[in-house]
Amino acid sequence: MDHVIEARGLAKSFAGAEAVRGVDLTVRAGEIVGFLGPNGAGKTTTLRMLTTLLRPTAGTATVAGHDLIADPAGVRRGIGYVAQGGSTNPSCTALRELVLQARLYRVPDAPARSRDLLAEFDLADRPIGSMSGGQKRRLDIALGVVHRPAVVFLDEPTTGLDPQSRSALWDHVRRLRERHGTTVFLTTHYLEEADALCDRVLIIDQGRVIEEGSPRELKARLGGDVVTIEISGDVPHARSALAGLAAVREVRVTGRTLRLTVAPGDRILIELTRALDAAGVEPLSIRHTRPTLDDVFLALTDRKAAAHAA
Ligand SMILES: Nc1ncnc2c1ncn2[C@@H]1O[C@H](COP(=O)(O)OP(=O)(O)OP(=O)(O)O)[C@@H](O)[C@H]1O
Repeated sequence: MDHVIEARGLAKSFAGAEAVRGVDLTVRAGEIVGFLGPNGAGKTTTLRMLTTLLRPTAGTATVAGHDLIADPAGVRRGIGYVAQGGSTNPSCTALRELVLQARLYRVPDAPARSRDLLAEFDLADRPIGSMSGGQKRRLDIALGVVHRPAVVFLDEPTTGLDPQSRSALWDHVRRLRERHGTTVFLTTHYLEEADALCDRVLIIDQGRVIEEGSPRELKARLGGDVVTIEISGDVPHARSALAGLAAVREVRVTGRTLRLTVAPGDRILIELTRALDAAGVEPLSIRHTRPTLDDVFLALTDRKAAAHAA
C-alpha cells in the first residue's frame, strides 16, 4: 500500500456552519505528516473524520486500505488514535492498562506485547496517577499502537509538556517509524514541533488546506534566506556587485546596511564574500538568517486575512 491516507473533498458542517470545507490530502506509507492551523481551523474535526469518530457531510477517504464510509470497522482495525489529553485511568497501572487494551484488540499474547511496549516507551509499571506528564503521553501513544496499526493519529501530542519531555516524545515518534514503518499523522500548534518531526506539513485555515510541503520547502517558498551585510565603503557599488549574482533575488538598502533575499544554500556566504572582495568592498559584518516555520505560518495566515478584508 503506497498511500495510507487518501481523502478527497472531506467536509463537515455543524448546524449549517462549515467547520471543514473540502479537504484533499494524501499521506504515503511511513511519512510523518503534521497538520497545522490556528485555533478553530478544523484540525480536530478532520482528524475525527479520518478516524471514523465523525461522519463527513461530504467527501470520500481511504484510510489504512479501507473505505471510511463503507468500512469504518476496517479503518478502525488499521489505525491508532491518540486523543488530546488521553483517556487513561489514574488508579490503574501502566501494564494493566496496556494488557486491557491489547485484549480489546485481540492481540495474541497480550502480556508479552504489553511488556515490550513498556520497554519500547521507557516506562515503568507504575500507577498512571503517579506518572509525569511526559510519561503519561508516552503511555497514551503505546496504547494507541498496541495492535500495530499502519497509521497512528496523534491529536496535539505534546501540548502542555516541557521542552525536554517534548523532545523525548519526538524521539519515540521517530522510532515508531524507524522500527515499525508506522505512518504518523499529527496535529500541532507548535511550529517548532512540525519543523523537528515532520517530513511534510499541511497548513489548514478556516476549514481549507492553504499550503503544503516539507518544512524546508515551505520556508524556501517564503522567498528564501536573508543575508544582512553592513559595509563601510561605497554602498551603491556594493549593491551593484551583489545584485547581479544568480542567487540574489532582492537587495534592499537602509543606510549602510544591505538586506539581501537569497536562494537557500550552504555556499551563499562564500559567494557573497568573494563578490564583495572582487569589487574591493570590505564588509563590517555579515549575518545569515533562515526563515522559521513561524514566519511561513504568519505570512500565510496574514495573507489570508488580508484577502478576506479586501
Ligand atoms: N461538535 C461541534 N459542534 C459545533 N461546532 C463545532 C463542533 N466541533 C467543532 N466545531 C467548530 O468547528 C470549527 C473547527 O473546530 P476544530 O476543533 O476542528 O478546530 P481545531 O483546528 O482543531 O482547533 P483547536 O486548535 O482550537 O483545537 C470551529 O469553529 C469549532 O467551533
